[in-house]
Amino acid sequence: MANVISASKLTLAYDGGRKEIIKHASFSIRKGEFVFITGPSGSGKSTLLKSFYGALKPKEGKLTVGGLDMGRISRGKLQELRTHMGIIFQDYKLINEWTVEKNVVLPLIIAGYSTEIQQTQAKKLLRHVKLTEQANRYPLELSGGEQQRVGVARALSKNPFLILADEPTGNLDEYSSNVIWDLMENACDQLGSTVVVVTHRIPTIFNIPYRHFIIENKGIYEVR
Ligand SMILES: Nc1ncnc2c1ncn2[C@@H]1O[C@H](COP(=O)(O)OP(=O)(O)OP(=O)(O)O)[C@@H](O)[C@H]1O
Repeated sequence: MANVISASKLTLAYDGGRKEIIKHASFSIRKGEFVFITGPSGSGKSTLLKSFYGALKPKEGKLTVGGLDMGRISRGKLQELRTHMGIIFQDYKLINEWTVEKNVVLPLIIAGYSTEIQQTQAKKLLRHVKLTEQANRYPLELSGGEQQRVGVARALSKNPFLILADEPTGNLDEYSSNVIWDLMENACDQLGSTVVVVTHRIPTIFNIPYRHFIIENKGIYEVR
């Protein structure tokens, strides 16, 4: 099956290249796979994810995402690529002045979908994340777990080919965590999205096959 992400001798660094975080890593992630990335604090998990959505360019080596060379990608192509990704952050990054429903369909608004499609999709997703009742409320009126469920619904709203999540259930209660894991499993299993999740802890109950990479001493190793 085709690779969605492919890295060859990838080196990632900060501070003008002086501070190397990942060194000469080679790996690939195929279409439709679910991948967990773990590793000690400060090992470079978020850094690796950043390179996948183009917020950090490779210092050396080659990284391709969706067939595009992330070292050479133009700003326009990167923007276009990101519209086909669902990115989930630990701190939600919701628009607090917008209702829950409008936050969920933000990617559809950007893509110019009709109001009718937006409303149908919002209804379906809010049902999936169990927030139907909260559709017209604002993010700051919700709990952290509810806000993250809005963040996940938004990330899935345009059926992305690639979902990238950085500690999506970090400090959340068990109920919200379970809703989120269910939804991501479903996106992978039913819709065929490729899902890459950075986490400190892989959930104990996980219902679909997955691969597990660990980052250690600047290297990336597959442990499962
Ligand atoms: N913008 C930046 N400039 C310079 N150094 C950075 C920058 N962002 C992160 N770092 C450093 O890069 C290293 C890896 O950070 P990263 O956030 O990727 O780790 P992590 O594995 O996600 O950690 P955690 O589990 O604690 O979230 C750390 O030493 C961090 O201080």
